[in-house]
Amino acid sequence: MKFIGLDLGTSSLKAILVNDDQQILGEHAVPLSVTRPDRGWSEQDPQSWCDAAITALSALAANHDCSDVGGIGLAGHMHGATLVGHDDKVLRPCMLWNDTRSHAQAATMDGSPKFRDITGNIVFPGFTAPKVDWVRENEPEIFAKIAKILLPKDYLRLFLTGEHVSEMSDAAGTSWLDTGKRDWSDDLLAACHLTRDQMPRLVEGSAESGRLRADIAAQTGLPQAIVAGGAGDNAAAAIGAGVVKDGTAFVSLGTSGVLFAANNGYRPDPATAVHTFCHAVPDTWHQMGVILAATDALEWLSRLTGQSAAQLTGDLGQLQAPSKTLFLPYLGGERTPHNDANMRGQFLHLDHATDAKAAARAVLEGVTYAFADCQTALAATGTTIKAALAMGGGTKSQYWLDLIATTLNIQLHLPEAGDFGAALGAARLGMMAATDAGPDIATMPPIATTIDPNTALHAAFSEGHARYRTAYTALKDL
Ligand SMILES: Nc1ncnc2c1ncn2[C@@H]1O[C@H](COP(=O)(O)OP(=O)(O)O)[C@@H](O)[C@H]1O
Ligand SMILES: O=C(CO)[C@@H](O)[C@H](O)COP(=O)(O)O
Repeated sequence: MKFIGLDLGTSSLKAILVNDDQQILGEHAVPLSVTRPDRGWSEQDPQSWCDAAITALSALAANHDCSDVGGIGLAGHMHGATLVGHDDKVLRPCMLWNDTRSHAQAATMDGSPKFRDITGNIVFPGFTAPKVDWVRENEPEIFAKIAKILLPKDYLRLFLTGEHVSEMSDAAGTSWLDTGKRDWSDDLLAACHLTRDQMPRLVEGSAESGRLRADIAAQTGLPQAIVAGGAGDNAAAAIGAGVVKDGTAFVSLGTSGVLFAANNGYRPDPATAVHTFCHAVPDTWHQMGVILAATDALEWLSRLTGQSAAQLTGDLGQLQAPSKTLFLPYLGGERTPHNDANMRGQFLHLDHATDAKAAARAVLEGVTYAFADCQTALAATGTTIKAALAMGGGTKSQYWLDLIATTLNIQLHLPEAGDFGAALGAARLGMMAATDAGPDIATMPPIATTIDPNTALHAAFSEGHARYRTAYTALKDL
């Protein structure tokens, strides 16, 4: 039997085909774009996810024997509010995870202790509940028509299977889940003028959620395979990386930056701004520090300079001592550790010699200091990270990997298979749903390289991190 993993990333949708030995037989990626109609807004057209999924699935079926595909797993960027009416039609563009327009609504909800008590998390502006509350206040005619609220990959599931289903890991990022009990909280839904009927049915990520619709199967050339619950992209990446057991960790260099640790128990500590969510397999949870702009900060510089991320980060050579130029990557505010939707990005200490290359180095350093902040926040909850797998598009930069290993003083392991994290995790969940395989198939992938911290430079980067923190404190009120 074969399996497909579909990962709806912010910058692209990726699909992979694996066999039952978990070897990757094929892959196809389709780029996606984000629109920013106003300051702090970030939206995508859900139709573009469906079109991309059809393109990617059809390409896999055209180039490989997919007649024995038995399971499909879905992963996707988290927290997005996809609102559909009674006819399952989308009511407005999806407001994404890095859309911070609902900071006032988030602050009001977070002021009521029950949200942190029940969900184990701060109500961040990018989470689903405050965004829907923004719609209630600003677009009441749309709010009145909401029949179901779906997370991005769950809207894709509706398109592929006809089912309204979500799963625990993504549902934990809505601010409506009782994260310890793994069920919707009627109390929190009522506080948001919503009911359980407007929520999708919940399954575990490794359980069946439906089957590929006959018309989609015919259109793409696939069988009517079982579709697993799947996971939010970070929990899926963890399944792909074998980060399930307590103490294992990964760092993700995608549009967002994530420092993720698996836990065998539910250990909420919202005051640290660490996220505590359900993992994608039963009876497991995880914690993560999330920074809103990781490669997104590089993409911003890329648009400004006309040089691609690869050009900006290429030929930086050996790791050098921290630059004097300091970059604060808060282009759209920040989650961990500040929960600050109003802060914006900063460049400090520019001089005549600051060229695009120097700016790129400062961007990589600034995002790395943001990861160091996440490490400190996780440590405050009692979670110490000594080593982590590294994933996401940013891992193509050796300089960045050296910088992160050195600043955080941890070993980074780079998987052999390349950048398949969340898609591989989704495929593994597809395998668990369609066969009798259990969570133990989520092993660590073979490691291509291990990056050790440069101990001679660690102290200098710790000082750089302290300077970065001082800059935030000094500038936030300006
Ligand atoms: N050589 C490189 N150095 C640093 N970043 C890179 C390089 N190549 C690609 N990237 C970044 O990787 C990003 C894509 O990463 P990915 O993990 O797929 O993101 P997402 O899951 O958020 O869509 C691109 O937006 C780009 O900025
Ligand atoms: O908001 C979060 C996690 O809480 C983000 O990690 C999103 O899930 C987007 O992921 P990428 O597109 O950067 O992978």
